[in-house]
Amino acid sequence: MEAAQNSGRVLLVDDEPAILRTFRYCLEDEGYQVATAASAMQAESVLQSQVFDLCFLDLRLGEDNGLDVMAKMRVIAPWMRVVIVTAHSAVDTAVDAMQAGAADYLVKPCSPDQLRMAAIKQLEMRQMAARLEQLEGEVKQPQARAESQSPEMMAVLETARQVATTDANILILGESGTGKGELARVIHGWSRRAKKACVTINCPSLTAELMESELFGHSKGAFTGASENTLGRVNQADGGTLFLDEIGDFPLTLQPKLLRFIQDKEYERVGDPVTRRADVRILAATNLDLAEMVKEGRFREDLLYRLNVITLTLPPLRDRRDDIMTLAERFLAGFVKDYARPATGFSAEAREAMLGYRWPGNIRELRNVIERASIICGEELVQVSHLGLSAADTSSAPRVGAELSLEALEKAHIAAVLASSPTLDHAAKTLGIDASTLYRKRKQLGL
Ligand SMILES: Nc1ncnc2c1ncn2[C@@H]1O[C@H](COP(=O)(O)OP(=O)(O)OP(=O)(O)O)[C@@H](O)[C@H]1O
Repeated sequence: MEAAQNSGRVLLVDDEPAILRTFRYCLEDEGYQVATAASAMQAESVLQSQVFDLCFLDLRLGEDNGLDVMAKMRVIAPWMRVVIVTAHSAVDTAVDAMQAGAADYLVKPCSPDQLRMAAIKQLEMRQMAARLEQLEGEVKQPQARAESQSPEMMAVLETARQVATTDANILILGESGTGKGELARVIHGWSRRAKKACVTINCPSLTAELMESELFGHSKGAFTGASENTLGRVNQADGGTLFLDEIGDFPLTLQPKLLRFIQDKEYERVGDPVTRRADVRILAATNLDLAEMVKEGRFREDLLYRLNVITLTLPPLRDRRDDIMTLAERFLAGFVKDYARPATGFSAEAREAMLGYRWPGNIRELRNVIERASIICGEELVQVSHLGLSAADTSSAPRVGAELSLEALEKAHIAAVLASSPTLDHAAKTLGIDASTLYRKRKQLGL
């Protein structure tokens, strides 16, 4: 609560200098950052260049109509809470203002305590709204996990833990579905920024124009459909982390602006020349070869160097055999609960099949396979048939270079050639051995 109160940015708008002074002292005493404006024009200009959480607005501002001023404020800074300050004789106007979106009103003359209480209440509401937004994001993305028994993955996690506490930008590489997004959230959770937002932008989903406005915000009228000012994701991530997923798809034309933001922490909203600052740690992920893209002129080299201060490469699931069953069991437990299904484990054959499978879609595929199996399995143990693994990627078709013995590879190859050959002689010819050697090998390998 203490920190919440002290982190508020408050704007005071009043044409009476004495009021501005008293209010200012009172709120600064509480630790708030306070700015003042003596006219509608000044208020507008200060709002264009700074972000505020709360405004105390006097409705009688000389020539200007306070309600018009407030309507403008709602467009320039829709997130800001506005408390109307009014004389006793004009309470009716304050009620109109409340109907037009003001959060509360204070009747002049008001005591320092009344002012303080109003500020505390409104800033709490503003904090709650921001927190809600953050939680909504987290609910959509349940808590990130980072455990592993696989040596290669353990080494990655060890490095991740060490660099998490620094502010270094990190580039996370790995095949699709290996958990790059998951690792980014884990790193944020381990960092000193954990209490602030971790904001994700999915790069391929946006055109250059939309990406710029999504990232940096825009001012009203900057383009068709820009009906009010927006803060942008960079502002939302201020003090926290910005995760740029699939950075390889970040629009080339916008890369200089991202580079400048990373270097100088400065940016401008679309349609607004005011330079703003945000303290954001950048994490990025891709399954593309960015160095190759640089060579082809599709990605800026200077941006790549800024992003990959640290590079973490996630191993594919097929190289994390020790984790397959742990993950599968965790997913199964979650899904059977969600769908109220009976399965509690896997048959021996199902385990063997999962351990032998190549998992081309990695953890994402494993999760999907288990979700489906948990639904269709009507018994206690999930069977191979419930998994529906693609035959081309199962261990009955071992790969050259996979972790397996020469004998196992030889056996699989001979078995496959035998199965596709019309005669034994034909099979022997294909294998480049004579028929008697093939006969001997079949016995020896138990084929
Ligand atoms: N350690 C883990 N524990 C549980 N679930 C995980 C773990 N790692 C990844 N997942 C799940 O696997 C799926 C894919 O993960 P994620 O989206 O992080 O992968 P990715 O490498 O970023 O994929 P892409 O490259 O396609 O964006 C998600 O549903 C995620 O929740």
